[in-house]
Amino acid sequence: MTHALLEAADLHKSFGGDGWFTKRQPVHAVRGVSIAVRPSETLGIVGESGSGKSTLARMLVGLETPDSGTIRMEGHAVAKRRSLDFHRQVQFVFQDASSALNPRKTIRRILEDPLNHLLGLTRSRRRERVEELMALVHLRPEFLDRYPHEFSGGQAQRIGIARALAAKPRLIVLDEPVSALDVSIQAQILLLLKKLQQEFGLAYVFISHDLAVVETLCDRVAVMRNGEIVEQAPRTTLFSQPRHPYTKTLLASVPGGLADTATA
Ligand SMILES: Nc1ncnc2c1ncn2[C@@H]1O[C@H](COP(=O)(O)OP(=O)(O)OP(=O)(O)O)[C@@H](O)[C@H]1O
Repeated sequence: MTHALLEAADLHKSFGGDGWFTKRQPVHAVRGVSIAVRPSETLGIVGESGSGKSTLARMLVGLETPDSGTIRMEGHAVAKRRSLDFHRQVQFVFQDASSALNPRKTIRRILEDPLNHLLGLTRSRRRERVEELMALVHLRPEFLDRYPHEFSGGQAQRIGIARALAAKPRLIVLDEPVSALDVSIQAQILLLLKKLQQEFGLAYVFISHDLAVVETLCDRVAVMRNGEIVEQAPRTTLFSQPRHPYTKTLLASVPGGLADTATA
């Protein structure tokens, strides 16, 4: 039997509700979510702000601990405290690349860090790898000795992607990776992600509130609302024959219809 690369079953996560003086109600950010990502595919998670997408993404990579539910990697249960091997295989790309990069480190050090921690390569091989990574995301090697604040949003996101690629992962979870960028830059980053996926057989979990972006990149799409997945289907099915009323509302609310941004 072939297992999914990463599989989550019945994940729950609440926040708050533990105020000492105030009787705060807990926020049920994620309620009984199950998803599976296969090797080399892109699973889109779409939904409005506050629907629980980021919380789900953060649980998948181990930045947040589920209250209950299980996560499996190739059929093996993943421990609460993720192993180094898990972190090598599953990487995360943040929405706000500029603030996700350590401002006190040069790009070279930012890209070398995952190599130091995970692979134990020789110094010369690390140098080579860092230059390879810059080439993969189409940035000039001269940029390696600069600091994050010297880059535009799009360039910073390329560096975030390079950092995620450093340790040769199999899956990258991307949390709204293009939402902070201008549309033309978005298209370039989406094309880059597609190219990298083809080259390395990467799987992606792609979180977005933007249906046009999801349609461009994803093979399957899960629609989240109020912490739950209300519908999950192959992209073409979801966009041509949405079943859930909420999916229909989301599709109807896209201004000007769905443009294929990556081919624009
Ligand atoms: N660390 C936290 N502490 C308290 N509440 C949180 C925390 N993280 C998320 N929440 C709450 O959980 C719910 C889901 O948030 P989440 O960020 O996962 O949604 P989202 O769909 O990613 O939204 P957005 O696109 O705005 O980030 C929201 O009500 C949010 O306020």
